Amino acid sequence: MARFLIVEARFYDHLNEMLIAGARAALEDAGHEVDVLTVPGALEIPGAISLAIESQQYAGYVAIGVVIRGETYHFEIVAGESARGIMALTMDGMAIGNGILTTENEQQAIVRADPSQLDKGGEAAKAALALLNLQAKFA
Ligand SMILES: Nc1c(NC[C@H](O)[C@H](O)[C@H](O)CO)[nH]c(=O)[nH]c1=O
Ligand SMILES: CC(=O)[C@@H](O)COP(=O)(O)O
Repeated sequence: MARFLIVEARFYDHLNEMLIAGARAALEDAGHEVDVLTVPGALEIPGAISLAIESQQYAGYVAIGVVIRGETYHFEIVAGESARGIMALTMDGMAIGNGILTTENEQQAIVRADPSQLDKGGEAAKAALALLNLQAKFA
């Protein structure tokens, strides 16, 4: 059993609830414990995970959030930079799954957040589990 941290950017409550449910189910079904930390937006997720890594309390992490395109270039920044920050941490050998949805509209997000549909939260959790297993394989 290991302890995982879900770091969620709480921008759309109903979508995050579904994503977290999927991620939590995947992790708990694998016998692990889960904490949840909430940050303002997706751009804060990589920094929050970096701080949590320093605490050495968690074996792995799942980033959860929803970025839906608006009228400006900000979508590209939020979507791209949150992914880039998470990837940088992953390339440092951290077990992190990226469950930040980046969609054109809410309907696309609903389909992907719903555990009974595309379950991207569960998918991200399983990615973190896979990386944790690789850490053990290559230790
Ligand atoms: N528009 C969305 C944001 N924007 C906020 C940023 O993530 C960040 O919190 C702000 O720029 C302050 O640093 N965040 C999301 O998670 N989803 C969005 O759709
Ligand atoms: C993804 C975003 O940043 C978006 O929610 C903001 O909308 P806008 O580009 O219309 O300010």
